[in-house]
Amino acid sequence: MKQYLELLKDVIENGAQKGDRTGTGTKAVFGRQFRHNLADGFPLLTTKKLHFKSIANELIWMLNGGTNTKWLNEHGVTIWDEWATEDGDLGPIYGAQWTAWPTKDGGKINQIDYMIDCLKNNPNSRRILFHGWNTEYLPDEKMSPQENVKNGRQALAVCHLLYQAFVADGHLSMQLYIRSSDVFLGLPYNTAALALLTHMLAQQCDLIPHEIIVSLGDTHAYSNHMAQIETQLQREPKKLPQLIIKRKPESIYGYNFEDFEIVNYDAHPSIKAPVAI
Ligand SMILES: Nc1nc(=O)c2c([nH]1)NC[C@@H]1CN(c3ccc(C(=O)N[C@@H](CCC(=O)O)C(=O)O)cc3)CN21
Ligand SMILES: O=c1ccn([C@H]2C[C@H](O)[C@@H](COP(=O)(O)O)O2)c(=O)[nH]1
Repeated sequence: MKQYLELLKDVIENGAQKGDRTGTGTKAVFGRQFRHNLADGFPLLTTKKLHFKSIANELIWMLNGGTNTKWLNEHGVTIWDEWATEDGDLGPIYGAQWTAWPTKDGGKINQIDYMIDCLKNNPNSRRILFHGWNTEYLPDEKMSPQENVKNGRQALAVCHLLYQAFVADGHLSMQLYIRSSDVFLGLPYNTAALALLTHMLAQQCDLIPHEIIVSLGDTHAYSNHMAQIETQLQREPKKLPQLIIKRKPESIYGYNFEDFEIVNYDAHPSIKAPVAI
């Protein structure tokens, strides 16, 4: 993942100093893109060890409509705890918009079903996408995540918001638009989750996973991540691991963490960093 290290360098060298909602302060650039061919390995960072269990379980949770941290906690994932109410509620975030987009007559639309149907039956379509930006449920930036949830809003406005698929010659590529990207903590998770989703969709729809493309809006490094980023930039990237999916579940909703195996993951040690809330 040389592209990732180049992006970190770009943000540090070219980023403008910006204040932000969390009060932490960032260096930020706007509008960047990188791509990765999945035939070259699974894009799990090697310049710091990532907790793949958190990444896979978060994706499984979202695909199944999860919006409460209880399920995540039961599966060893704590990355959403700071934003949840005491009941674990995060409001209508990703899982709700992906699988139960509310309609004007009180119904729900499952965008993931639509995606699978299109990939199987109309792969030439230029409309194979799903997205989470539902303005009706956006949080008020001046209120805490928990207050927003109590008002029926999202704890945090969705960041990875638009997923589009492209099929050619039996190969599946996916592009993700991230409006706001925490390059040190969030981006490695979002990139690996996009790759995992591409493998799962490909398996379900009998396609070959091909390229992932990540397009970024506000691409920022938090001021309290600078030393960690320096450490990472001094490390030499290693060979990427591979993903093995051990079973083909009956649907995209049927995956468990145990269905995945990351082999030959040789990474530098993890690097701790505070998350901006
Ligand atoms: N400021 C900020 N950055 C984010 O990346 C982010 C948010 N907020 N809010 C919502 C989610 C939660 N995400 C998170 C939150 C924490 C870690 C984190 O601390 N990761 C540690 C390991 C923790 C673990 O997996 O158990 C790491 O070293 O990567 C990563 C992504 C991504 N999102
Ligand atoms: O999947 C995610 C979720 C969140 N982030 C980061 C991006 C920002 O640093 C914050 C969100 O703050 P906003 O003020 O709403 O932009 O969380 C991420 O990188 N990836």
